[in-house]
Amino acid sequence: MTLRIGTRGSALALAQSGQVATRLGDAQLVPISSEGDRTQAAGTPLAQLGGTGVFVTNLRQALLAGEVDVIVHSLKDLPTAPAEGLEIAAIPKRADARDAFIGRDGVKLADLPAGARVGTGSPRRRAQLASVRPDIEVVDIRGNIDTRLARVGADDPERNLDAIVLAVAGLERLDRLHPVSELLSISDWPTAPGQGALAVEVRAGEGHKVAKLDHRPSRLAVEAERTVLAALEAGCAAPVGAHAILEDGLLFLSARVYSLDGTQHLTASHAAYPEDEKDPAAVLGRLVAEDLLEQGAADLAPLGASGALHGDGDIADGGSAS
Ligand SMILES: NCc1[nH]cc(CCC(=O)O)c1CC(=O)O
Repeated sequence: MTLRIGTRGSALALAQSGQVATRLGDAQLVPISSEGDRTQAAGTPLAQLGGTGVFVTNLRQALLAGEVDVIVHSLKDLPTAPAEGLEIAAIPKRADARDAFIGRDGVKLADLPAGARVGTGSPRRRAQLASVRPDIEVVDIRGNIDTRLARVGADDPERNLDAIVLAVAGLERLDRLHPVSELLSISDWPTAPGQGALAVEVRAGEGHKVAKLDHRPSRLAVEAERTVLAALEAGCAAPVGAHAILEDGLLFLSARVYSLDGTQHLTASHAAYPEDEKDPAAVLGRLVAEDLLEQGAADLAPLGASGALHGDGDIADGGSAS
């Protein structure tokens, strides 16, 4: 039977759900409007859907209502709490988890002049920029990826920025890697938990429909990263970077918490053999989070305070149907 994949109309959403449709084979994309309130249509109270942004909520309601069979998210934009009646049944092989630096005329972060203006809407990226270049100005920006790229070297002096920071994965999916001047290394610049990964969500009990897309090493890694956020009781917009990798059978996880002004940070790293534990990713994630809390992470950063925001605090998709 043809699987119906609900998708938003933005370029990034279409690229992501299109990729999943191709891999599933017999699947068809169904556009879901991001306007208005679908609560009545689906008969599901908003609160039950876990306080997600309106975009995720609309997609989840269409899924619960049986209008579609599958929805696809950027994992890093999803809150760690699961949605009632639904399950994340597959995490496909993750794309590049790094951030990219896009500088005017190819300029790199270290070579920006003092006072240069760099755009991001993410508290994590803001803190990271400030920590390595306290002499630059960080400008809060919103909008989809193309809107942001257009601001680098823009003619209008109000809009003009010297650089922006975006996820490599989103640029790759939209075929926009050409303006990138620098890939920021994960060890110096850990990115949002789950960055680069997609989450394929279905109604509870229907996981078999998409199970073939699941990539266990990616799933273990992002589960470990997301457990750090959950155990810190931090929202997706908290100034927290985390990265895990399964290599030679060993699951390695490192996470860093920044002060908002970027002047301080704490790092914790641990590793475990997944075979040794029942729920290895969660065990490792909690170990790293406890280490960070013991070092004083809760005093360093407003962990819970940013919990109302989603998507790395930085909705690059802009919510537009562009
Ligand atoms: N914050 C918004 C967002 N959500 C997902 C992506 C694309 C990359 C990904 O899937 O992690 C982006 C763009 C960005 O952060 O540059």
